[in-house]
Amino acid sequence: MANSIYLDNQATTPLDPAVLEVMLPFLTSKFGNPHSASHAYGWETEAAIDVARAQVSSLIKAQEPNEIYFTSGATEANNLAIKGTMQAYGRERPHMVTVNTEHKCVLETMRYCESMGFSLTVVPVNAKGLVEIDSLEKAITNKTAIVSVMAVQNEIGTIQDIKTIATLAHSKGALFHTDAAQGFGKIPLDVQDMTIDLMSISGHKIYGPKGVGALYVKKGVRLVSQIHGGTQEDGLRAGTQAPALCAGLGMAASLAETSMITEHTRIRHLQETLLNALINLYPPLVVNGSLDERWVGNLNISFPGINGDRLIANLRAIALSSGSACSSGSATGSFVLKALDLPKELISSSLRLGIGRFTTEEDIQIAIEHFKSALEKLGKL
Ligand SMILES: Cc1ncc(COP(=O)(O)O)c(C=O)c1O
Repeated sequence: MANSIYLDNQATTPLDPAVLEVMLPFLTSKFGNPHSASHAYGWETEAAIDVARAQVSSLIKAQEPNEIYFTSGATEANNLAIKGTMQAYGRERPHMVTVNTEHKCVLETMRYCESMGFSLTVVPVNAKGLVEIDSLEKAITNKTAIVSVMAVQNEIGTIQDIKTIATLAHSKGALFHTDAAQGFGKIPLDVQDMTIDLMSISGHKIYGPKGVGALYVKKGVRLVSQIHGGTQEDGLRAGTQAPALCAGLGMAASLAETSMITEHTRIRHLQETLLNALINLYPPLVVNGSLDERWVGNLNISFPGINGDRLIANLRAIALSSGSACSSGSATGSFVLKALDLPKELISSSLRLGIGRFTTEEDIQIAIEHFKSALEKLGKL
């Protein structure tokens, strides 16, 4: 939208022009079904999907590209990982473990499995938004089939200690799954080094298209398919593959791989500039969640003493997310911030600012000016 500064990169990201470029031929002339094995129309789209699988595989350092299964997004990948695991292993191991700040598509999928007769332990996070290893250790038993802990939290940006948690899950014989929708392409996620068994990713959080994602499934892990039909994706996910979307996700992964380190430094600088300026304007400001263990593109902040709705009403020129309602979809406030045990006042005055690849220094300066005039209007400067 014209004249609006986009700081909602956790909700979704704009498509990178280089991603659009690789997608376009598959929306026009290269329209073949990748499963049409008898002619060139099929071969060229099949080849594009192979390239995309290799690009995603390279970013997460999978052992083989065929450990990547394309889905419609991270929601579907999470469903496949959790339901697929419980249907494959749940008879011997009927228990699941997750954390109370997971995305709804993990929590609700686990609750669905619970309604089907499996048992669930939801471990709380501490005040910084991090899960305590001791609490997890107590929760995981020799009946646990899957431990699911997200890599980067979508509202507060906190990064969990995935390698330690995966090792803990394995020590009790459980599989480890991570919802990496917000971490994939932003922080290094090496599935072999971190011993991840299952990892969900999404295209539209990394400047790729919406409607595509993938599940990494470590070789040897058995999953029961959730979409039945043809033999696409090695029989694990039926349905004609979407060459344009897969090619877009592959290119997005490739761009993220080459720019990850420089982008981290650049975005960290923008985050610090914005945070320092906002603290100068309003010293009581509080950062929600650990500032150290955090994806640098995320700032979840509260303005104690200010009515959150009034602040947002005065910040319409910035596309941001309100931690008090929109991001949680609940009128009673974010369940994630509640999980951190924050006082009501901090929850109701919280905002999430998401800095991304296309955020410029100028955008940050303009955003600071908007905050300044909003605080002035509210008589807080
Ligand atoms: C942590 C997390 N998991 C899962 C999802 C769902 O991803 P998708 O939109 O690809 O289904 C999101 C998107 O908001 C997310 O932030």
